[in-house]
Amino acid sequence: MTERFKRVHIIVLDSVGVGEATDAAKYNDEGCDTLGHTAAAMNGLTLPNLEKLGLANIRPEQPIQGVHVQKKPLAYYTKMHEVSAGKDSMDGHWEMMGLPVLTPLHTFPKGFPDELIQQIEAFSGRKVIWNKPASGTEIIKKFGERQMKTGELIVYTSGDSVLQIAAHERIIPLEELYKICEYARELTIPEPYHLGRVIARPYVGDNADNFERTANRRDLTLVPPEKTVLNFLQDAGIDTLAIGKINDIFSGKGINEGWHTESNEDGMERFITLLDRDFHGLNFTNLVDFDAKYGHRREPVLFGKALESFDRQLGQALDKLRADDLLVITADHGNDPGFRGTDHTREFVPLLVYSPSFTTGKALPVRETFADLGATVADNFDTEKPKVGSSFLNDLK
Ligand SMILES: O=P(O)(O)O[C@H]1O[C@H](CO)[C@@H](O)[C@H]1O
Ligand SMILES: [Mn+2]
Ligand SMILES: [Mn+2]
Repeated sequence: MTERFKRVHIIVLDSVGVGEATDAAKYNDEGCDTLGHTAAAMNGLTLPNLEKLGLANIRPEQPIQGVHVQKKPLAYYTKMHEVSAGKDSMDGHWEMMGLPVLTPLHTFPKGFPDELIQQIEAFSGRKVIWNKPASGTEIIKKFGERQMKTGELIVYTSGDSVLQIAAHERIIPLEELYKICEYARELTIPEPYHLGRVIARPYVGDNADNFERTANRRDLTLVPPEKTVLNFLQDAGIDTLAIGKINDIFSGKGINEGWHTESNEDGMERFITLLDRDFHGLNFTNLVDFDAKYGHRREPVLFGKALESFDRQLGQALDKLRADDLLVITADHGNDPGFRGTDHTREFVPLLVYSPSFTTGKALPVRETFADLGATVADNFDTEKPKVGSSFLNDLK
């Protein structure tokens, strides 16, 4: 094998954007800044490990309260712009693996057409309620007690291309919910729907005051229409490991082994465990709590605490890295907890690239597409290259 790094570990801090993208206005997202607003809400973030890698160096002109620019950052650093039409997780992750989503997926701000709802009702034998955009935690507060009595399905959407079904686990058993979601997934692949995702949103609890969503969430994503870098690696016999919702986002395509996780902490524990494994290839990890638990909920202080907790576990991971490891820390979009609404925000994402073999880090040019990351991974393992993206492997000295 001719690869430079034997193991590449990508950690996606889901929704941790680093400031508005150049096309933010098109998304009505001018002024968003996930990291900056989170740091301000915390009166400063304590992120010693991200700091020493060079997190603040990515945007010295926009200080991140509490995180300092390093004279000698350990990592290569920059930010990446998205070329995909949407700002959802699917667009972001597919683009990272060389497959930008250039045709916009459809969103349904007024709810889904009656025809689709009727098909779901006929299949499930359950009535559908709501069928409009909503925050997932608010909608179960509003309709959960009613659902416990009637067994109706709570269908909702958001600014993303998603159809979500919230269901109390005791009233609509998980297996049944998954079947209904799979049916809805089949119906919404073709036009006029062409939906990015159908998501099962189970929850538990006795009443509106203590309803809680569970880790049994399932994301049924469109199957990538073309091969991604994950396929190129797999085709070349190189390991592809996935932690968190990566497996769902790629519908399992190109992934040899995947682990669902319960939380960021759980995801990082799995990540750290895998550092002891002698694999050869890519470990692609997504930490979704930033997004699902704090970004959409517009909870900047909890968002900040989650970053600090990640940073502590990152410290343990850094201690285990070997000279021929490459660690990449990035994100898939923004979700500014200090911004209006409850949707994702169109932002640049961070790119920190570190190996213990580096003597020092440095600035990399700003990336025009997330696909540069996939191109770099393909370059490292000398596999087929994605059509989009330029490798920065040779910039890493
Ligand atoms: O409000 P909740 O249910 O967390 O849903 C959010 O999570 C979905 C997937 O990221 C987004 O489309 C948004 O609707
Ligand atoms: Mn995401
Ligand atoms: Mn989200």
